[in-house]
Amino acid sequence: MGEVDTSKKVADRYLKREVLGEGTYGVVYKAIDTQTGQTVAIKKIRVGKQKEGVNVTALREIKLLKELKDPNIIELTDAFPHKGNLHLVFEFMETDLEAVIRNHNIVLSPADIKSYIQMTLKGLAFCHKKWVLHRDMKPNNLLIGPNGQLKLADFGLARVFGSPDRRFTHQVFARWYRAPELLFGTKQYGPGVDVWAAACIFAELLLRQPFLQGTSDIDQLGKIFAAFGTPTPSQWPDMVYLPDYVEYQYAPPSALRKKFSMASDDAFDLLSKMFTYDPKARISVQQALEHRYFTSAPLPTDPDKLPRPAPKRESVNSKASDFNPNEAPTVLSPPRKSRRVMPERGSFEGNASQVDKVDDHIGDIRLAAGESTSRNEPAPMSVDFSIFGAKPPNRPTINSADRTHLKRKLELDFQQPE
Ligand SMILES: Nc1ncnc2c1ncn2[C@@H]1O[C@H](COP(=O)(O)OP(=O)(O)OP(=O)(O)O)[C@@H](O)[C@H]1O
Repeated sequence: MGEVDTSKKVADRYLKREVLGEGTYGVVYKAIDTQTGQTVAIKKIRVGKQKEGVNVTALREIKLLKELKDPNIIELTDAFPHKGNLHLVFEFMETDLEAVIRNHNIVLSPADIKSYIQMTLKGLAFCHKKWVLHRDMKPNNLLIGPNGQLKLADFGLARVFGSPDRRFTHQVFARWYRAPELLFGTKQYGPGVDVWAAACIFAELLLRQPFLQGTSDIDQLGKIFAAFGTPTPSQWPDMVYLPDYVEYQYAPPSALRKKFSMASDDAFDLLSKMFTYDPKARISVQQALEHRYFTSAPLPTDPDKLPRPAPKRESVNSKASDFNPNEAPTVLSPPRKSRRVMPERGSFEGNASQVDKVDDHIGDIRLAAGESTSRNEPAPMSVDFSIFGAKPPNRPTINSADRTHLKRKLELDFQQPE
């Protein structure tokens, strides 16, 4: 009884306005917080319809996410269940980095790019210090506020609500930012997955278009290998033990320095270190922030001086509306481990419509151990990240009978005054 009243009271705090868009976890509304007069964004997450019921860990972790407060993280100001859905309330942001990158009326100077990537890394560093991974970094998850401040959105949601369902259209784009260890099915991922994604975003800021546009997970790896060269066992010793590992035909690294000719030597050096294959050897976010790129001229632009587009049009989810069903991913699935994939030279040059090149014959492929690799090969680093949260998320579920209890618990948790 009291439970229902409380729920209504909490929900009545917010006056819903228009739909801003729909993402992986549900619909996002613009709303007014009647207590503060502030505009907020409310993400309505469909927990009621999930077959397995509400995730117990989710509710606990949502509470933890509320504690994540940093200038480069979107603040989760409130969370409450309402009509079988979980509502997450966030500070409202005007635009996002994808809109900045795609707007070709906007010129991004090297100092602007440095500022945007530095804010991205600062937000990541804060969360990694708290042992929270993002796992779904992409430019449209990097929101931009009225004073130019970039803030990471959706932090921890992948862990709380499980891996996004890639059948949804908008997930087609998320693949482009996935680290090779995730594409090979690792269960033991760490903060390196966010570093790889940040590197893809860094590359995209430089190129003004997505760097590695795979049309399927296999094609994504093909694009990565075509760009950086197929990894040798000496570059990434654990690769062959990954669950979905398949042997790819050896491809030498492409002329990446030429592709990134607009980047300074420092920018290119940092980018290369963030794109290290072996997650254990990949530069950490903290180390990236300490890279000389950030202290060498030009210094990062002040956020309030950064070029950015006009606030977003309302009720438009550009990703979903841009989606072309003809470009839906085609996954070719020959038997695991008995397939070999041939990275296509030049296919990483931004052509998303290439189909996979899969060859079922194992034969003349050699990944020569110790074979000398590229001049662009990043210098291996000796830090062992395996101590850093490398355990897979533990997501026990409950049945619907327990849901009422959890709903009540969540209400109590989030009713505490700030
Ligand atoms: N805090 C916010 N302020 C303003 N708009 C927001 C906010 N959070 C999300 N949005 C907008 O709501 C829409 C849906 O966002 P959401 O994060 O759910 O999905 P997405 O980013 O489009 O895709 P995905 O779920 O795959 O990341 C987007 O247009 C996004 O820009």
